[in-house]
Amino acid sequence: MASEEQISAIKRAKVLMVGAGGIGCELLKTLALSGFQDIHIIDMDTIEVSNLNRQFLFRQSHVGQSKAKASTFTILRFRPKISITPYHANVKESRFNVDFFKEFDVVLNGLDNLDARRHVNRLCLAADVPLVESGTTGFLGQVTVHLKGKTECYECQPKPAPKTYPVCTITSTPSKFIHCIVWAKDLLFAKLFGDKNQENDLNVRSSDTGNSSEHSADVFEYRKDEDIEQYGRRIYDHVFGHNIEVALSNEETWKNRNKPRPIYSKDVLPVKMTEKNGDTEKDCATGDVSVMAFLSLKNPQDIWSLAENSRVFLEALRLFFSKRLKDIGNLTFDKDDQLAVEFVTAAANIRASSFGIPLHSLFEAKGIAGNIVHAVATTNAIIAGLIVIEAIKVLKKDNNNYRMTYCLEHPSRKLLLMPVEPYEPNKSCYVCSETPLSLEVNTHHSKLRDFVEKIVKGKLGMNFPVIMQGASILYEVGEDLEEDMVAIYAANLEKAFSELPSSVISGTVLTVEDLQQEFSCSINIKHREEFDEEKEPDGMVLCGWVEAPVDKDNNKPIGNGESTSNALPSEEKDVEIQEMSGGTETVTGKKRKLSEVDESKKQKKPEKLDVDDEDDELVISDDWESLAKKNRV
Ligand SMILES: Nc1ncnc2c1ncn2[C@@H]1O[C@H](COP(=O)(O)OP(=O)(O)OP(=O)(O)O)[C@@H](O)[C@H]1O
Ligand SMILES: [Zn+2]
Repeated sequence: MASEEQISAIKRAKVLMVGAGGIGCELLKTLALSGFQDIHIIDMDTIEVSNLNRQFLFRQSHVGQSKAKASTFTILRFRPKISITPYHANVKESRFNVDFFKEFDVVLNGLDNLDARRHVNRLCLAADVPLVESGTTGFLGQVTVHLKGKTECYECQPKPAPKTYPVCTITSTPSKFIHCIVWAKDLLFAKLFGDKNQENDLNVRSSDTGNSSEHSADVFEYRKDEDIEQYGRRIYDHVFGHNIEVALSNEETWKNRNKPRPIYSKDVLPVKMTEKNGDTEKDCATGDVSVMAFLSLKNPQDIWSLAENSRVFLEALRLFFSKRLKDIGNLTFDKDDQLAVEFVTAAANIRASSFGIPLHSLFEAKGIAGNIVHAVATTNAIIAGLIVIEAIKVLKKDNNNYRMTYCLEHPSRKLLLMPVEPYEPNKSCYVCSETPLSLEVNTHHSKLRDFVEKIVKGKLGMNFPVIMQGASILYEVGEDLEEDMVAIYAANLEKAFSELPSSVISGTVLTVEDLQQEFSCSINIKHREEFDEEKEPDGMVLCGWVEAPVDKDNNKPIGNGESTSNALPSEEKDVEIQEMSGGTETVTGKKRKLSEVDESKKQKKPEKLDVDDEDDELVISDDWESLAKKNRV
């Protein structure tokens, strides 16, 4: 039962929820049932059929509608008197600025990606609004309270980087099915259906053939004198036959490895598919285009033969060109795009077959390609409950009782939940302290553009960066810039560090600010001549972001890096950086103060977890005080 004090804190509160997906739906329901009266929701997505199994505020009839609006509508039907304000929008839009965040007593995250989480973290720090962060992955979950200067911020601990693979493993020497998936998804699919201007290592492979660069650039182009099946077979023979032959010619590579087998389409599918199948158009005229439906491959858990994979490959390519021509050039792999999944599964399997790697079903391939850990609705519900418990403590300013709580897959001592005291801010966090970072870079070769794209946007997660050396601005973005400044900044982007108007060399300190996030950090530049292409593909290395001392074995933080339904770091998920809409009209560059850390509150290690599997009786305790004491750090 809630106390009078809790009830009045709840009734007065204005809360912002970011994300109305797996956790968000549960959270909104729990907030409404707990008596919250003023809730704002930001979510940029629309509802998909695949959301319905766990996002219980949505029904079939909501598919295609805004998540923020549909969830509001459902809740208002049973709590008509409360105020819910939905925003069908990206939280990174400029209207959600520091002043917007300042309106709230607490912000509650139910997000699914690192980029948005970092953004909200910075706005909460700048606005000095408490943030309750959450994540789940299958049976695992985590809720954390972030309070400026009192507890660690979301970025105090480095998040595990998405797993990457050396380029040569992907392009030449795959040994696992995941390598084939990455090749099919990030190279072949991107090359055929994505942005033509993007760099792609398939180019490199093609030009290795010794052909003229003109020829290699043309290989993937659809020629006017061929029909779609001929085109598909040409691509097939090039990537699974010819390129493998070229790779085999480099004997050194195969001294200690099994040699791959070139595969040509005529050996696998001697008969032209259109001759065999007649007119295929009528079979897949409208609706969601799918090869499986057309080829009567019903069970996604079946493993297709090489011939079936080859048919799916050619047919998927044909359908992209005949039914989805307008998408070509703009596509990136999406696990919810059936045709894309079919193409990638087939391509990965044909490559796997060539390299003697076991083939996989579409269901498995989709899981690997889309980095799917199947969501568990009850974990989301538990986590949503914990978010509300922490939010209420925040509203009551119950500073000594905040808990970071883990939901465990293997209950420890019959306890499903493990609450621990939150960590204090990491004094070397570049976000909530003023610790400078350092960047090793070849100042003669690396361009400002690489720095902006790979480091400032890619690693530091900034949206509206300003890069300064002392008082001189080297680069900034914004709608209100004078034309001549835009031209100067565009020219600067193409210059190497040492060629910039105020030359950036070893020892230079750059200041990088994001005006929307009101976040700024200093970067010490250190010149380095050489970089290892495989290990340091950016050609620059950002350092100085020291991990705070956490007992890794006993208390492994869940990454929160990916999805509300996928909080653990997992292989090969690309962090999606959402496009911004709107301008920068709100912004002013203001520095935050150094966080004040309560030195008296020293951190200790959490108790070691014993996994007690013998007795599966579970206790979900609501005695938070005693639980917290048991696990107190
Ligand atoms: N930048 C952002 N701005 C607003 N909402 C966001 C942003 N990034 C993610 N979200 C929202 O966070 C929610 C996360 O929910 P969840 O992890 O359950 O993902 P989902 O897309 O619903 O499901 P799944 O990814 O498993 O198919 C989504 O509804 C998504 O739209
Ligand atoms: Zn921090």
